[in-house]
Amino acid sequence: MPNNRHGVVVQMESPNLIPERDLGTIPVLQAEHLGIDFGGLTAVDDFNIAMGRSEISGIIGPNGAGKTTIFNLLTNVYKPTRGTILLDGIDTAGKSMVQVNKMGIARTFQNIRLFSQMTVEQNVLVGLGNSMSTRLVDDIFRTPKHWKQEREFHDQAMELLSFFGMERFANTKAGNLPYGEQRRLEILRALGTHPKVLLLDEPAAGMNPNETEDLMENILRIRDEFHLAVLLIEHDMKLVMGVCEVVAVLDYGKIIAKGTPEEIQNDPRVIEAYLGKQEVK
Ligand SMILES: Nc1ncnc2c1ncn2[C@@H]1O[C@H](COP(=O)(O)OP(=O)(O)OP(=O)(O)O)[C@@H](O)[C@H]1O
Repeated sequence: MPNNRHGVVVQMESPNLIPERDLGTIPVLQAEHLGIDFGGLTAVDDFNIAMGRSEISGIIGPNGAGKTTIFNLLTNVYKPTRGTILLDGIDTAGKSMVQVNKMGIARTFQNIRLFSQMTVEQNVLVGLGNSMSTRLVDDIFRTPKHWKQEREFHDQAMELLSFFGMERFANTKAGNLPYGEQRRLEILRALGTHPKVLLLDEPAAGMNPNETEDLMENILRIRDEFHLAVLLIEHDMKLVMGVCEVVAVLDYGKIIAKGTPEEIQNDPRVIEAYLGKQEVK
């Protein structure tokens, strides 16, 4: 049985690995035989995943391998040509992006997507708004319930910001934040929707080694404090190998290997297709 620093993982009958602590519960995210064609191009084919609810997994692979397309499929930006996606056991087929978000899947983007003219707090409130139900009548007539809810939203936004020590930026325009803080804000906005699964698309892109080191700690902290699963796409191998329990390697839309970081680093197919002589220690 393979071991890594986060504990023991076990090999299931299926090609998926689920942390031992999550066995006995249904996977929080499961995709089976997922695929999509764009005209004649098969961008993703036969993608399978079964994530435990406190698992951190990674997808790596060369540019154009289909990694972001998988995120677009998992969040219903794209309708799959083939296959199924179950979120906590429920099929997401036919749901809108907002419905899938409410069901428990949230993401960040490769290129940061914030409302740059809005304040930091307002950006977080957008995420919170997705997860809460307010009554239109209360909002229109500014009833006492409306003001109570506003206060609750504000408190929750500030609490979320405190996770990254960002309260002091609450009234700053998001577009004026330093780059690293913008990346953090995007994560907070996603967390505000109370996801069960957080998808991070190249979270370390543009970060220096110190920021990446912080990010690694934060990903573990997010998993532990928000009790969720994290699936990330990343080219920074130090980060991937440092935080992921399971790594899937994608090439030309297909998984060519899946395993623990140790297994992946030593897999000749992966070395040939992607890792080459990259420094990963
Ligand atoms: N909407 C679309 N229409 C047509 N082709 C698309 C579309 N979206 C993605 N593709 C194609 O699917 C393939 C996979 O792209 P994708 O962006 O998922 O790769 P990636 O692995 O995320 O790459 P990178 O590491 O550079 O971000 C590419 O050939 C891309 O051109």
